[in-house]
Amino acid sequence: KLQLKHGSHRVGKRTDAVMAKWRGYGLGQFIHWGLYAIPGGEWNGKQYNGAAEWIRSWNGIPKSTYDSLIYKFNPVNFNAEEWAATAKQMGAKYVTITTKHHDGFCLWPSKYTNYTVANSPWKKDIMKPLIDAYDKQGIDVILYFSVMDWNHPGWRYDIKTKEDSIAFEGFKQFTRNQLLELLTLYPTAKGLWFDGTWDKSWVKQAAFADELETEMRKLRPGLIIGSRFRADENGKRHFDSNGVLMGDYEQGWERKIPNKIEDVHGNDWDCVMTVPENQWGYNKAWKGHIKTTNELLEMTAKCVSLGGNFVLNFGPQGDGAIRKEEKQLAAQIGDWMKTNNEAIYNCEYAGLEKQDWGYFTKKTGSDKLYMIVFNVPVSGALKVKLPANTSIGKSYLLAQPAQLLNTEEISGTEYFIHLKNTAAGKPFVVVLEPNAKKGSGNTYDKAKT
Ligand SMILES: COc1ccc([C@H]2[C@H](O)[C@H](O)[C@H](C)N2C)cc1
Repeated sequence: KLQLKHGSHRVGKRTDAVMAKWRGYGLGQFIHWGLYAIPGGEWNGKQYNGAAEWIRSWNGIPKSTYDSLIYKFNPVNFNAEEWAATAKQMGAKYVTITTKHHDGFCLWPSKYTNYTVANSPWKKDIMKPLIDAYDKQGIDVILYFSVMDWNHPGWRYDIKTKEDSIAFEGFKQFTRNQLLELLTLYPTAKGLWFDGTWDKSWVKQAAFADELETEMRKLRPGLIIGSRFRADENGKRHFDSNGVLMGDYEQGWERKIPNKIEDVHGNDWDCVMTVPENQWGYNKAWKGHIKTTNELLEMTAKCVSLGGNFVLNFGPQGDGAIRKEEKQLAAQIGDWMKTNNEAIYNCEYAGLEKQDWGYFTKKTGSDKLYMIVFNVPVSGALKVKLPANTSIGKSYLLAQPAQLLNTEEISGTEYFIHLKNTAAGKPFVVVLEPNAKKGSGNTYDKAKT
């Protein structure tokens, strides 16, 4: 093990109540909103092929022209309560909201830059009404913050000259000021979701970032910060030079989901996901593969079955309204969650062998198991492999608890649960209440091979 001064300061999961609540969220909402929502992936009738929130980096637009979008920011249809109600309807337990994306435009009236809502036609703070509206719905708020800031004169991609170094010192103070400002202005925020921290300039600031993280945690005890904020003194990111996770949870699952429990290395984690293939900010063209409700429900189930949370991204329009396709998804996901959220909220990895029909989750603090079924076998028989000395107490559809399902022991640890109806047409949940077996061995001794 290497002696590290600025590596991870904790091995293993956090054990406090704030993180335990985060661990049980199951489903979250991401909001990407800012000036990029005004062009919406298009400029002078030409479509930008990249992610809409990166349109400033396109050589199809002069940077100063993009930056002048601040004078067009007047979201007359912005309604914080509607956004929070959409998240509530979907069944999200937390929301991550962009306070400042890479373009540097601040959705709060920061006193450390003029490039904020205060100097737009809208004039008013966007963050406060949003945080209040989500708090009122009982949805915890995490603040997204991009360290990389294309608007700030002190930003550098690397520190090569004395001038770079002087400029970046000013940028570091600006970044610290803005983060302390956000934590002070919005004390109910539960965490910070960092982005834009991969460039050498920031990676070289291991000591500064480590001290800043400590300062933020002192200012806001319980604050949740992911693995993407800071690098260790060897430039190692997400995992330090000893392979220990930085921060409180793994943030690397961006538009990808782990396949097996070994992939998560015993850490907390969440997956952030776009509805189109790769659009976070609003893109007028709702093009390419748009994930269906069933796909998104399966991603949610898969994340929870592997001990993580699934965070679905919404990209509100430049006028502040949420596009109808996203509202529809929220309503359809919410419909399913209304009946089945017991298998998602406060659930964890069940430790059972994955079966083809779908995903196991286990209620935290209980032995109750949930089987989230996406692929009904033609036999109608769901195979289950339980730990030794465990049998099935009873099993039933979460939606019809009174109707017990027939279970059949195949061998000491394997069972079939027989469905009465194999034409569900949409994902459903089977509840499995295990029993500790009374010391009996296997019904059929293992074949002597
Ligand atoms: C370098 O490639 C990148 C870098 C950052 C991103 C940003 C997206 O704009 C969005 O904010 C996502 C969460 N983040 C990783 C996407 C691609």
